[in-house]
Amino acid sequence: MISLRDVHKVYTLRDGTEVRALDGLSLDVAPGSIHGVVGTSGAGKSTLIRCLTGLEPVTSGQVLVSGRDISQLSSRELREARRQIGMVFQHANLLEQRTTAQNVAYPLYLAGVRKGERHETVARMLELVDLADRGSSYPAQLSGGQQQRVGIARALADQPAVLLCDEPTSALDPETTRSILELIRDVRDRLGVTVIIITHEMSVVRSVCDSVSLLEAGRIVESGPIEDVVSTVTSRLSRELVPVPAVPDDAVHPGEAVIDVALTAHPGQPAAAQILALVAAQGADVAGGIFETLGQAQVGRLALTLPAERTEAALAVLRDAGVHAEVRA
Ligand SMILES: Nc1ncnc2c1ncn2[C@@H]1O[C@H](COP(=O)(O)OP(=O)(O)OP(=O)(O)O)[C@@H](O)[C@H]1O
Repeated sequence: MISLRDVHKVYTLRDGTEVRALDGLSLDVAPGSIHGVVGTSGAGKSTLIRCLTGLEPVTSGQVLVSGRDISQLSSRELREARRQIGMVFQHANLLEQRTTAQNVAYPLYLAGVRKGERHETVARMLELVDLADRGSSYPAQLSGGQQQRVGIARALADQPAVLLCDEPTSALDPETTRSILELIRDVRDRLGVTVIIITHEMSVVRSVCDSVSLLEAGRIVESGPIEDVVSTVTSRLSRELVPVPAVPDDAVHPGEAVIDVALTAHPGQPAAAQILALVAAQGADVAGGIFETLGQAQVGRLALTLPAERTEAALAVLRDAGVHAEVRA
């Protein structure tokens, strides 16, 4: 559905300095999936979005959306191809003087869709985002979360194949964030749209994404389905998605060591219970830990404390059981 192949984007500043915003970026996003892109400030996230929408020409490489290389299109073809891509931003940026319904209708109006069809689509879209009764409200009469719902309805009105969400929940409180992420998942399930979410919040990735990529200095440095990423315990994404539990200094007694245990299992396997039994048999204590289900995987992170002289034996037992275990430095 979306493929970027060896994409480079170089900005040349006035003094001739070159900035490599995208530096050989390759990425595949499966149709109908929700893919998160995370990266620190300056990693190239905004540039990636602009290149995906064709707003910014790439310096080299291919940007394939629904099989068409949008870097090769004429401006008329590009306008047409952009109808395949709906955009959701941090702020909904609704037209304040227009009603909710008129805001959702606007892209359809621009695309020359007939009035009758526009009305039908707007009603369907408002229903989809659970705002069927707010079509005649103005943006100022809506909460931030409702405005974002209108933004999503507007982005989907022209039936795009792809929904690009740029920090869609960064301006929202945790509860509204949850409801917007649920809506994005619901929309994907019902319409089959492919979603890319650019975010700096790992909680967004954890709660809604099927797969994730880490963008750094214009390149994808780690990428994969959530369950694969969290199974690779030493990866950065894994450490950020499922951080090791904090252990206060006073929880570690003199002569004790801390062992970090990471496990991944599939639902139905009694992995967590087995590991806890092994831990108990080693005479170790659990100083902190989490177990949760991410994607198709159950993941666990435990911080154990035990007498330092028993660490080698405990590590051997745990590793024999197929879990990742290492002494905390
Ligand atoms: N129009 C531009 N002209 C010159 N350099 C640019 C331009 N846009 C972005 N850059 C540079 O490209 C690099 C990537 O910027 P980009 O805005 O894509 O990062 P980002 O990951 O979106 O960051 P943030 O999270 O802070 O928005 C940065 O070094 C930035 O300074």
